[in-house]
Amino acid sequence: MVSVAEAASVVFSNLFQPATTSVSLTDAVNKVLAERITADRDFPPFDRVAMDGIAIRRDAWKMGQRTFPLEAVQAAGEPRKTLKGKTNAIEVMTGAPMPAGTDVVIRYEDLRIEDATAHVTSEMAADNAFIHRQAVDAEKDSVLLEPGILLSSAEIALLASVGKSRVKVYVFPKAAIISTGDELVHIDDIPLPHQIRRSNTYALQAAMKTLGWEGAIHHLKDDKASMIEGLKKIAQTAEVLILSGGVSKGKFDFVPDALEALGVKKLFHQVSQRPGKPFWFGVSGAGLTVFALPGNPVSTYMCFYRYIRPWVMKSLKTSTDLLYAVLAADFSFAPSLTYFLQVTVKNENGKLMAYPDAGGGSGDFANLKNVTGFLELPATASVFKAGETFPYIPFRQ
Ligand SMILES: Nc1nc2c(c(=O)[nH]1)N[C@H]1C(S)=C(S)[C@@H](COP(=O)(O)OP(=O)(O)OC[C@H]3O[C@@H](n4cnc5c(N)ncnc54)[C@H](O)[C@@H]3O)O[C@H]1N2
Ligand code: MOO
Ligand SMILES: [Mg+2]
Repeated sequence: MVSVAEAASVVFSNLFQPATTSVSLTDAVNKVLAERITADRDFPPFDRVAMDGIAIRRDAWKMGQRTFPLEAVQAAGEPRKTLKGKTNAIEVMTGAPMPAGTDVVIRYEDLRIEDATAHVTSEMAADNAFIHRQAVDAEKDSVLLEPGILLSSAEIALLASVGKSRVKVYVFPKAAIISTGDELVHIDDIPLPHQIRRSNTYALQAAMKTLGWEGAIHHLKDDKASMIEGLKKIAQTAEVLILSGGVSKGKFDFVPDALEALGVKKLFHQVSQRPGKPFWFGVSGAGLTVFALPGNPVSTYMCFYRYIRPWVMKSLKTSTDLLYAVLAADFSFAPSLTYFLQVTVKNENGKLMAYPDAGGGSGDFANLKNVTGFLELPATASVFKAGETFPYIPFRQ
C-alpha cells in the first residue's frame, strides 16, 4: 500500500505526451496553449492619446500660456497629424496617435472652447500628460505568452491583438471510460431488485467534459476472459483507460489480473486513503495509462479529482492551482489513512471556510450534491480542529 503522496508522485511522473492541434481563436478559451506568442508590434504600437481633449506643447504651458487656438482635430483611426503652430492645439480623441510636436493632453473637463480657442481652466491640467507611451506594456518581439497557459479571456484578447485567428493548443489524450460489474444495467433499463443503473461512467464523462476532455463509455462484465477481450479491443483506440469497479478483494474483482494479462504494468495497487483505498494504477509499454478506480461512486469521483484531473492538466503542460481551505468545525477520523472529507466551502471575508458534511460513506453518492469538494486530511493525525488549514479539492464553484 502506498501513501497519497507516493501515489500522486507515481501518477505525476507518468505523464502523457500530448499532441497539438490548431483551433480557431473563438474556440480557444479553456484550452492549453501549445506555442509561444510574441508581440508582432509594440504594445501600444504608437503614443496613444489617453483622454479626450486637446494636445499642446508643454513648453508653451511652461511659458504661462493658457489659451490655445485650435488648428485641427485628431480622431482615433486617422493617421498621425503634426502641430503646425507652436502655440496652437489640436483636439485629440482617446485612442488617436499623439500628434507630432505635442507632448501633453489637457482634458475637455479642464478647458472651455470659445471661438475655436481652448481656454484652460485648471492650473493642474498639465500635471499628467495622459499619454499611453509606445511600447510601455510590451516591446515588439517580446514574449507575451508561453506554452502551457490555460487560455482565459485575458489571453484571448492578447491573441486577437497579435492577429492569431488560429491558435496551436494541446490535445487531450484519447480516453475510454469503462464500468465493470454484473449488477450494473444501462440507464435506460428498469433495474431488477438486485441491480442498479451505471452512474460512475456518466459522472466521469461529465467531470472530463468540464475540462474539455471527451471520453467514450464502455461496459465490461465480471468475467475474466471476456474482460481481457473487451479491454484489448478498447485499448486499440485509447491512450488512457479509466475503469471503475472490480479492483478490490472480491471473487469477481478481475480488473487487476485482466490488465496485467493485457501487458499493463502495475505501478501501485491500494492507497492509504478513504475513500478510494483499492485504487490501481499502471502503464503499458505501448503508451497506455490505466487508472482503475474503486467502484464505490464517491471513491471513483474523488480519485478523478485528486489524481486524474491534475495528471491530465500536468500532461498538457499546465498545472492547476493548489487550493487550501480552513476547517470550519472540529472533525475526527481515527484510521491512519488520508481522509478526503466532503465539505461545503463558503467564502467568508476572503477566507475559504470548509463545513464538513461527511455523508454516509463511499457508496453514498447522493451526498455529493450537497457539497462543493473534498478537504484532504492527512493520515498523520486523527483530530482536526476548526481553524486548521488543509488542501481543498473543489469539484464545483
Ligand atoms: N474484503 C474487502 N472488501 C472490500 C475492500 C477491502 O479492502 N476488503 N475494500 C472496499 C472498498 S474501500 C471499496 S471502495 C470497494 C471497491 O470495490 P471494487 O473496486 O472492487 O468495486 P466493485 O466491487 O465492482 O463495486 C463496489 C460498489 O460500487 C458500485 N459500483 C461499481 N461501479 C458502479 C457504477 N458504474 N455505477 C454505480 N455504482 C457502481 C457497485 O455496485 C458496488 O456496490 O470494495 C470494498 N470491499
Ligand atoms: O475506500 Mo472505499 O473507496 O470505502 O469506498
Ligand atoms: Mg469489488
